[in-house]
Amino acid sequence: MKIYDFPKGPYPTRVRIALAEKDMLSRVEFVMVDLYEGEHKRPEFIAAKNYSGTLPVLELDDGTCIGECTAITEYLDALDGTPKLTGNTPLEKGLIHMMTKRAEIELLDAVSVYFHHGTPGLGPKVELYQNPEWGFRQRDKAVRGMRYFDTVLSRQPYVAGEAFSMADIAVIGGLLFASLVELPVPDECEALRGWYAKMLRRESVRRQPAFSGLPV
Ligand SMILES: N[C@@H](CCC(=O)N[C@@H](CS(=O)(=O)O)C(=O)NCC(=O)O)C(=O)O
Repeated sequence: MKIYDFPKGPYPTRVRIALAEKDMLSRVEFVMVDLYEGEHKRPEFIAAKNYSGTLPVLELDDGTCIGECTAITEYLDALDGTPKLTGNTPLEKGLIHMMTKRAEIELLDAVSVYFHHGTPGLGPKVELYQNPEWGFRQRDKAVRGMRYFDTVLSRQPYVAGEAFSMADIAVIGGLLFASLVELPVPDECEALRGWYAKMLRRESVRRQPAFSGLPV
C-alpha cells in the first residue's frame, strides 16, 4: 500500500498514528506530496488520486484510492486485528464515529479553515481564494470546540469513552494543527490539557515527524 503524504501535516499524522498503533507502518510506502508547491491540486493528482485534492490518500496495490482520514483509518482497522481503533460493538462504532466527526467539525476542520483563510496558509500559489472573516470565525469556533472536548474529557478518560480510539486521534490532529497556527488551548481547559499530555506520551504519537523534537 502507498500513502500520499505530507509528513508533518495534521491530517496525515492522524493516519500515521493509526498505522503506528496497529504496528502497520512497515506495510506502507509513504509518497511525499508537496502541499506548498500545490502538487495536491494538480489535475493529474485530482483525477487519479483524490477528487478533493487533499492528503492523505491511501492507494491499494490494485490502484484503488481511498481519501478521507476517517475512511482510511476504518479500512486499516478492518484489515488488521488489534488494537481496534474504530470500536468492537455497534455502540462503540457509533460513538467513535460520532466523536471523530465532531472532532473534525468542531475543532480540526475549523482550525484548518482558519489556517487557509485567516493566515497566509500554504501561500499564494495554493490559496487562490481567502476570506479572513470566515477564517477568524472558524478560529473562534475551534476554541469553543476545545472547551467542548475539555468538558467531555472531564467526564471520561478518552474522547469516545473508556478506551483510546480513532476519535482521540482526530482530537490530537486538531490540537496539533492548533499549535501550528499558534492557537493556544485555553488555560482553564485542564482536562483537555491533561489528556493531550497523556496522548503525547504514547509511542505512536511521540514518534511522528509532526511531534519530533518534543521533550521526551
Ligand atoms: N477531510 C479531509 C481533509 C484533509 C486535509 O485537509 N488535508 C490537508 C493536509 S495537512 O494540511 O493536514 O497537511 C490538505 O490536504 N491540505 C491542503 C489544502 O487544503 O490545500 C480528510 O479528513 O482527510
